[in-house]
Amino acid sequence: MVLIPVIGKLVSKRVVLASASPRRQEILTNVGLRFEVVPSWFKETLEKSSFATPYEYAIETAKQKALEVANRMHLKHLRTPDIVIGADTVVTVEKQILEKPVDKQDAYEMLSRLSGKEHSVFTGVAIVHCSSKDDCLETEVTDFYEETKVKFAELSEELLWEYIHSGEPMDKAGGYGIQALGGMLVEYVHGDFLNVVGFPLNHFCKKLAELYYPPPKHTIHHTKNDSIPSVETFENLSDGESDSSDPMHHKNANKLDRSGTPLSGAVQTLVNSCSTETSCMVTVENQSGVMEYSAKFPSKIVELMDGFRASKALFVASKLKVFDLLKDKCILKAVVVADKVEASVHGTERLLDACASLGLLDKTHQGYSNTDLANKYLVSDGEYSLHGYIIHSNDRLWHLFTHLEAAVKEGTMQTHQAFGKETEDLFQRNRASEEISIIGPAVTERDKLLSNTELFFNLGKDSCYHSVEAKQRFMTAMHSIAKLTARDVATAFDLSQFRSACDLGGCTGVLAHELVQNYPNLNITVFDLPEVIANVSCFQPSGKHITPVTFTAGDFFKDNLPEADLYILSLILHHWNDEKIHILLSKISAICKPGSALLVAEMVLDEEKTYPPTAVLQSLSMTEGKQRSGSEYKQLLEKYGFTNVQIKITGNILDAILGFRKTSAH
Ligand SMILES: Cc1cn([C@@H]2O[C@H](COP(=O)(O)OP(=O)(O)OP(=O)(O)O)[C@@H](O)[C@H]2O)c(=O)[nH]c1=O
Repeated sequence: MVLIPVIGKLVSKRVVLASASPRRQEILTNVGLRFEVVPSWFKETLEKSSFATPYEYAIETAKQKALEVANRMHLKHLRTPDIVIGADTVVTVEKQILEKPVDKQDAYEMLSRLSGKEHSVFTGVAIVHCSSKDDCLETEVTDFYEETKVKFAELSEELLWEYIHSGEPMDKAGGYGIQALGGMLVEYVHGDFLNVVGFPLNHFCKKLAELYYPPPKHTIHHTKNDSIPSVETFENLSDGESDSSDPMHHKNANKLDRSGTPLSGAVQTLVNSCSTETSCMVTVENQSGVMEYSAKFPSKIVELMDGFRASKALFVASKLKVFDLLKDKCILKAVVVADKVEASVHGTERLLDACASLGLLDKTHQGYSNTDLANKYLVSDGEYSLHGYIIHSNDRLWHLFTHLEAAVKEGTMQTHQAFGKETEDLFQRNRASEEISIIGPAVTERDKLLSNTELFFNLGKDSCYHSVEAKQRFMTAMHSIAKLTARDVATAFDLSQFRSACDLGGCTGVLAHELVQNYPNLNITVFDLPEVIANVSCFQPSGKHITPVTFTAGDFFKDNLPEADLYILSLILHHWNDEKIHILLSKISAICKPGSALLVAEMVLDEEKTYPPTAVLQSLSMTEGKQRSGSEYKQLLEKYGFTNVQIKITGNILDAILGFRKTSAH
């Protein structure tokens, strides 16, 4: 049951809370909202004096927090959320804005100012609706604020310091937490209590109601201005009327026709009355008297039907290195591209047009050029290039997925059907452990390239990966995904307490290098199969200031693991069956000293296991392992003696899970 219908409206949407505040997370979780948490990196440094009122400052900060996350998720991780929520709470007393204290003395000064007086708590909230058009992020911001008045009792010096030493003030605006010990300091509260805690829930629901249920004119008089609309108020609005209940659809409803003329009100009414799930055809006359066909497609389905064509266009353009040709602002005509990639002019032109329609290329009368997206992610030697993974998707996953029907019927991976003769286990382990310290790049023969981390990519057992070329391709694919995810995994938690770490199956060491960047005192070892370790040199970053990472060869199922305070399993657990996981986690658990920890990086499913799609779709490969939800990862780690398990949904492809080894053996 959803008490407030607007919360139900958000169920099908990808909602992100751009806040690290555990209180905000709790308030929204408690009312059944499903969302991801992606803390904002926006620094709260806006010039306070440039705002006429404290609430304008709080609103602007909330907006900047949310927009930073929306942009980051869109740009960096290729996953645009539907809604990003940002909030900022400030305390104001005697025209001064108080935020979180920087230290105990600061907390003392804040609390002394609040002692015996009434002050205001303002929370600014921004609800950012996002959409992606031609790979550009479009946002629509709705913001509001709430004020609550709080009166403090007179605080004695002793009470004040006792409270400060409790540690509670430090991460809270004004230096107190009304929901905990700080509640004892309060004489009265006028207004929304949750607003003081960090999130004005009631006002938020009203705002959503305004956005999602704009009342039909004849019902306006039923709705009291200051109440959350009840279900009855909107009994005539079914969920099917999604166009009228979705703010972004409202925005799109003010569409232009193909000649750029706004559609007339009557036309818009007709267009809006079509559900997204039914298709209808409307014949109308626009303002210039031209007959227009405004067809309402089940666009989601059409997009899915075309999905395979779009993927293949991207794969082929990448394989032909079209994006490499067009890098560095190069503009070429189709005929020149055709010549350089040794393809037909006719075919190349169609491929380039397809790429332009997909937002990968720009087309002008001068020719074709890369979009920013292509320059960043599709040029093969770019820092964040996905070229390696795209080629792997084309050469490997594409074939596997053509056998999806059989895979579903049989419940098994279709490697044999896709690639022919199945061969012996490719994961032949060379037991000999050797240690190599790698400082600068060096090119070595890239042979026998296999990794503990092949899992993400459904490498499995088959002959295709016996070829040197295929192994190189695979390692490049792994490397490119690691480049994209390492920063968010490395910074998901504060790992500064650890002195040594071991990345089990850490492949080319991208995550290890990222960790050293963030924690210069961390000694980190990458532990992977000898065939991998022998070939990591050419993937190492260059430059004077690169801190060395140690690479150790071995098999994590069979060999002794290097000693460390922190063990890392990135993209490992989801691949293996329960038996293998038992071997691995028992080993790690046994070697972990109390207080040491295990960091897992995986795609964490929501509890219904329908989100994120990348993880859910990947499960269709039918590997022997499985994707898990947050509670399943928590249970798994707890089973092997890890406690205080925390999960961070990063907004990137990989999420992070951290568990600490219990003091006593399990
Ligand atoms: C007055 C009061 C505040 N808070 C917390 O103070 C932080 C405000 O800081 P913020 O900058 O708005 O948020 P943040 O914690 O830095 O998170 P983020 O949204 O990531 O900026 C939020 O946590 C609030 O709950 C309480 O928990 N109880 C109270 O009684």
